[in-house]
Amino acid sequence: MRSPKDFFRPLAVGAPTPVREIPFRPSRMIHFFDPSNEKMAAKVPSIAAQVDVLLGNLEDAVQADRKEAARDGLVAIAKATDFGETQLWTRINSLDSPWVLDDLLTLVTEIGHKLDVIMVPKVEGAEDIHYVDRLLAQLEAKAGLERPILVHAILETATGVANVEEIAGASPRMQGISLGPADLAASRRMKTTRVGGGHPGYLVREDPRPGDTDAPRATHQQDLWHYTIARMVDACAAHGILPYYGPFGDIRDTTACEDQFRNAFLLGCVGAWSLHPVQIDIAKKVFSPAPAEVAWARKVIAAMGDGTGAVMIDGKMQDDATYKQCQVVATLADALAARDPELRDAYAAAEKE
Ligand SMILES: CC(=O)SCCNC(=O)CCNC(=O)[C@H](O)C(C)(C)COP(=O)(O)OP(=O)(O)OC[C@H]1O[C@@H](n2cnc3c(N)ncnc32)[C@H](O)[C@@H]1OP(=O)(O)O
Ligand SMILES: CC(=O)C(=O)O
Ligand SMILES: [Mg+2]
Repeated sequence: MRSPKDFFRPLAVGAPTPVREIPFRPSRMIHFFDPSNEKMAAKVPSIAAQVDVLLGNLEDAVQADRKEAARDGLVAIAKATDFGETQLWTRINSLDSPWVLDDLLTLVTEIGHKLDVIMVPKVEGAEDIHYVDRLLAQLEAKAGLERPILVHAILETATGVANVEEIAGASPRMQGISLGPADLAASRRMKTTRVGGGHPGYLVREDPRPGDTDAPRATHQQDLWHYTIARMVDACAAHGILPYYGPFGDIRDTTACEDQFRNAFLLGCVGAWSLHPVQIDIAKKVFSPAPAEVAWARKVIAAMGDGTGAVMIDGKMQDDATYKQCQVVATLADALAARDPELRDAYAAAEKE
């Protein structure tokens, strides 16, 4: 193992210096598109203006015989498009695939200056990140890049979940982690065929009523993903990187999608994936704190002065800890308002009420 003193040293001669902190950039939705799909590719310029992150997907959901077309398509789109403040990410093929080496070689040398983050699927441990880390440093040096490309891991194998803390801290490049509920379900041999969301069979049932054991008993669906998301959030927070919910596959069930996204938001995630245009506004709504919450947070911060002591506001106790909770909400709101004028106006209006 390298000395901790070397953690922030470039891994190749001429590679850019690693970042010391992961900058917070709004990433409420990571919008997936297949660069080999002409219809989707044609929508990129208009979708780029609506999303925080646009991701050219090269891995699963791209047919094996379209892998090269997807890679070439992404290069062409990146070269031809001005993304403004919208981040450009890619999901490369898995590290055990025949395509990943060419993905990295081509993308970093051709469009590395435009790529913000590379998403690595099926990460199982720190060694996977170390492999990508060194390779990226070599390629960045070759391409003469001035800023390092960050790395995002998908948590989608049982081994990956077991090693999530070491994955989160494996490199200064680690930007964040997303939950991959489909591959993870398969890896764990969970008996669900859904991409995220609940399952009617995963429930708790109320106790029998005394004296009327035949009376119907209410059941409540439980969250299959609570444990993993919470664990991922802790690992990310402990290492100063960002956690994300991944995909919700039932595109037509916009209500359940919103619920799944909101559970993740409340647990600490900063965003989720949008697989279809209909999911973009759901993510925008859910991962932007509600104006009333923001107004409340600002009220508490203003009333708390230096943030110490205990006061009562509207019947609720506030102290040093609630001050920090409110700062989380207010800081996020500031960052989002700086990108989203509509949100900025909604926050300003709520504060005046
Ligand atoms: C488990 C995982 O790994 S999840 C991540 C991998 N999966 C993905 O990336 C899936 C990405 N999304 C998709 O492939 C598609 O949205 C599908 C297959 C789910 C549905 O596609 P369609 O059946 O074409 O949906 P639909 O007919 O509602 O599409 C409406 C329009 O939106 C376009 N569209 C659909 N999804 C997207 C997208 N992600 N980005 C841009 N445009 C899109 C369609 O091309 C279509 O365009 P048109 O009006 O010009 O014909
Ligand atoms: C997100 C992803 O890749 C999965 O759920 O498998
Ligand atoms: Mg997957």
